[in-house]
Amino acid sequence: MKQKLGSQSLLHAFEQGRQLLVYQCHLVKRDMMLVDKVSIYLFENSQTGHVEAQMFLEDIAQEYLDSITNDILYQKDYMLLSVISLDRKIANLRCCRMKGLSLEERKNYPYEEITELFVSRHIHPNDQERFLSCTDLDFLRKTMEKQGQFSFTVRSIKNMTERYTCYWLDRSENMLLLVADDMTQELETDVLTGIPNRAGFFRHAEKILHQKTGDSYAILFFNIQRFKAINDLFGYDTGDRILKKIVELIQKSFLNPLITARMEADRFAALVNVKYLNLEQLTELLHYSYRDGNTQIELHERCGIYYIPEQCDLSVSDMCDCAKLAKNYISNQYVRPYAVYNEKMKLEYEGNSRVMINLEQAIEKQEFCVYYQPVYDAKTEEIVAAEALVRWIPDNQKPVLPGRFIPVLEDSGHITKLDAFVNQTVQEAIARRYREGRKVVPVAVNLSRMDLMDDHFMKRIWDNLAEKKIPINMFHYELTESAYADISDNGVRFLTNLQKEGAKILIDDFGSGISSFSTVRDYEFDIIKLDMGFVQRIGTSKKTDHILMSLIELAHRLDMKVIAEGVETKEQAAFLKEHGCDFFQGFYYAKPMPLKEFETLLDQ
Ligand SMILES: Nc1nc2c(ncn2[C@@H]2O[C@H](COP(=O)(O)OP(=O)(O)OP(=O)(O)O)[C@@H](O)[C@H]2O)c(=O)[nH]1
Repeated sequence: MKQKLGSQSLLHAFEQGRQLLVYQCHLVKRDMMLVDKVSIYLFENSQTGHVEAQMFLEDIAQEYLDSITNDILYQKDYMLLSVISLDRKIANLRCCRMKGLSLEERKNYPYEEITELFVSRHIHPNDQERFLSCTDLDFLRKTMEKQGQFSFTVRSIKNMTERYTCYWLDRSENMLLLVADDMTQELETDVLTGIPNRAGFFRHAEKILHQKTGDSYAILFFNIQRFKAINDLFGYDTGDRILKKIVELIQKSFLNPLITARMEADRFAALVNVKYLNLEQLTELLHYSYRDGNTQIELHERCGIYYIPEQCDLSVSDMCDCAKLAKNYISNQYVRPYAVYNEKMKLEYEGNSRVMINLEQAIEKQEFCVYYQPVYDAKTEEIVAAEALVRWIPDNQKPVLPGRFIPVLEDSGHITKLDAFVNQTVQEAIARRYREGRKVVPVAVNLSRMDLMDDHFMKRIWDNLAEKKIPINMFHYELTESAYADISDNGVRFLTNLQKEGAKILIDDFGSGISSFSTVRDYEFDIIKLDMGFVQRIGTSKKTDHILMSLIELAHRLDMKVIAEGVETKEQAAFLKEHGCDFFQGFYYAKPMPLKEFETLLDQ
């Protein structure tokens, strides 16, 4: 500074034609930092012919601090800085870098006017009401008095998430500082892996697909198998490291993903250019031996693929759902750990969803009905029992096979409602015939594992029994061995009490599972139903025939009767009869039929 004010340099400047020199000078006086603006006017004294200088000092400390503060705030990428006077209801804009809002900085605006302007030009229609209520001055005053600081987030018309935060600037003057920053990046990033999360994926992918480059793209949806078990066995930290490793593997792979995102927990999505999608290499990518110290963990992933058609109206979110749906169709993850989405999957899924959503309605509208398949005595060939089988015939549509909707209802836990309906329908039918003095036979109702976890359901069955509207021996209940897999004490007690009262318990599909023998060892049954797989192989090999004979003998030794299911031919019936099977059920004798037909048969 001294140098600049020296006579030599001033003369030099004058000779260069400059008449006004302006400098900024920092001074410290009595611990006060002063910033002065130094203005020097240079002119020639007409009387003496000397070059003279006049110096003016102006204190610009406030202005200087303002600009520095602004610089710092700008660096933090604030989009808006405004000083608000709650009492005067004005907003003074210090900075506003929001698209579509050309507002003057350092200008006072009537508060309500400016919030209205924001709402109409900048805030997403869905969030406008929230913006107005959060910026209402009375609300702000109350909230700030209570909390001292207040933040809220809203979306802009460009779908960016913005956070608005109020601080006290001067509490005694009721002045607030309002700042807004763009939270989009933060909210669209997965904290653990640093890659986009679901929201980030959707936005970035929409943007890429919108560009219409002429290339073909696909969305891949990945899921690590048994990740819960990995967490349980090796701990969450290891789990976290595995998640990061999987991201790295996908990102650095032959797939060259345009975006990789963590959708939730152990599920990832990637948008890839189809030219890089090699299914053989994909199979390799989906298996990885992860080393953590001395431990080696075999990681298996499944992957659903959705090839995006050229003309596609689906949102990226829907496309991800398609890829995810395809993933659920992988039948053997070790041989082919990926599946490509097709329309059939969608139709099936919609069918399944329809059952779940419309279950109650469907029961009410009598779309579900109970069919009866008679069971015949092997010796007398008379109908001695039946099995209740549910059928679903949606409004004006083809019947849906039980295999399509029962597993869905089992998975979702809704099967209990359907079982309750079947049970009640059967009881009513038997009770009616019983009252009318007509022949009645026991009709077995299927129970699923979910039923044995539902105290309310079990109580209903128990109450039915106690009402004694039909003889106790008419109550037959069928269970598969899987129902016993994680049966509760309550469930076991319920079945034992049913048996004590005189109801019969049947084990279904006997011999088809891996724990049939331990199930009959550990629990009591009255009747076993031989799996139709055995019956249909009768005569095809000695081995099967011997197994069948042994199963019948075993059942008798354990005081159980045997029903052979799936009897379709005369030869099968003859073989079973010869080897002591007690009862037959199958197409050879009768198919499942509506109640009316079944009653006609019974009445004959
Ligand atoms: N380590 C770790 N685990 C997480 C995180 N987020 C979710 N999880 C766990 O991820 C697991 C996901 O469970 P599931 O969806 O049942 O997955 P899974 O065990 O792989 O089941 P399948 O896919 O059917 O084989 C749960 O145990 C979550 O607690 C995370 O950030 N870190």
